[in-house]
This record gives sequence, structure tokens and C-alpha cells, in this order.
Amino acid sequence: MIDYLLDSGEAARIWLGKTFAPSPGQWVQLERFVDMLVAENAEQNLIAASTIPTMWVRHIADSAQLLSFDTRSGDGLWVDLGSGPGLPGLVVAILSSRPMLLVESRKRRCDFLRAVAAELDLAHVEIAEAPLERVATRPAATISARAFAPLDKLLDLSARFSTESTRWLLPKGRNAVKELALLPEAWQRMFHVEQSRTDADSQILVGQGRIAAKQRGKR
Ligand SMILES: C[S@@+](CC[C@H](N)C(=O)[O-])C[C@H]1O[C@@H](n2cnc3c(N)ncnc32)[C@H](O)[C@@H]1O
Repeated sequence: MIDYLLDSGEAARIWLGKTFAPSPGQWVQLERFVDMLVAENAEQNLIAASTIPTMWVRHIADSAQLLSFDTRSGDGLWVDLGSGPGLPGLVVAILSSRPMLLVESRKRRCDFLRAVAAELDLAHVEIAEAPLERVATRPAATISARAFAPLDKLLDLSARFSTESTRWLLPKGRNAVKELALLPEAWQRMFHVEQSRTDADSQILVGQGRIAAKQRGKR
């Protein structure tokens, strides 16, 4: 057992408190987001119903831990690919004032994202309702993607948003190392592997830099 694994809702809340010192208003926003997510999950399939009892570990802390790998403040754009119900994007947007672009192709999911952003007054959140392939290129300070696409496809699709200072935060479950090993070496060197705090078998690929199309295939 990893000693820092968050194994209960209470442990998750204590860790969130210690790590991000959320204001009372931010705690209210997190609680409200959880309530809205549970309610909306009865209308559309956003998260596995089996994960609702462990929501604070499986979804809230699991999303928030990404922010602990990029604590930069300021106005650098954070782009969350395939945001679904806002995981990790909306959790990060509650805990940080960084401008956040949520990219999600499905209209009903975007309706939910817009409803949460309006209800929680998250003015720094922008929602791109489109396939990523059709979203206008903008330099991203941070790119996150949870359960979005296989690593090589994810990097191919999002390379044009990256710059030398882009931080990549890619939770990849138990296949992180395997997926990384399949990349061209130049891309592999940009990443290291971090252990997830929410699942002993899951890892997060943390990277830095620009993915250049010309690196593809170079070994
Ligand atoms: C498995 S879900 C994961 C959602 C969320 N990140 C999470 O961890 O719960 C993948 C999401 O990516 C969206 N998606 C898939 N391909 C996409 C694309 N090319 N552009 C934008 N969104 C896409 C899907 O609609 C879906 O909501």
C-alpha cells in the first residue's frame, strides 16, 4: 500500500484542504459541483454509477491532483481535452483562477458544463463545443486529458496547442508506462511518470515542452 494513497472521502477532503487551502466559497462550489454531477448522471451517462459513493476520491481528488503538478498562477491558458462532465477541468477551475478552456464535442455534456460554470460563477471557464480537431489553435500553458484518447493520438491531436513551456498532465491508469514506451524517443524524453494518489495501479504522465510534428517517427 502506498502511504499517501487517498482511501476515503474524508482522506480526500483532508488532502484537498492541506494542498489547496480552499476558501469556504470554494468548498461550497466543490460540494455543489458534486451534487449537480450526481443529479445529471441520472439524465446522461457522465460517470460510472458505481463511482458515486467514492466520488471525492475517484473524481474530485483524482482531478485536483493534476493541479498539484502545475502550481503556476497567472493567466496561462489551461486546456482540458475531452472534458466530459468537467473532469478534471471544472475541479481545477474551482481551485484555481487560471483561465480554463474545456474542449468537449458532445452537446449534452457541454450543456452541463455551461450550467455548472453559470451556477458556480466560473467566469474564467470557456467551453469549446466541438471536436478538438476543429478548435482554433491557441498556445496552452497546460494541457490535461483524462480518459480522452490513446497517448499517441492525444499528442497528435493536441500538438498544435503546445509551446516550449506547456505542461502536460495526462492521467493514464495502469497503461501509462506501456503507452509512453510506444512513443518516439524524442517525445518519451519529455515525460516522467508520477504515481496517482487515488489509485495504487494508476499513474500520471507529466511532461514539459512542445510536441513538434517533425519529431513524429524519429527514433
Ligand atoms: C471517456 S470520456 C472522459 C470524460 C472526462 N475527461 C472524465 O475523465 O470523466 C471522453 C470524453 O471526450 C469527448 N471526446 C472524444 N473525442 C473528442 C474529440 N475529438 N474532441 C472533443 N471531445 C472529444 C467525449 O465526448 C467524452 O465526453
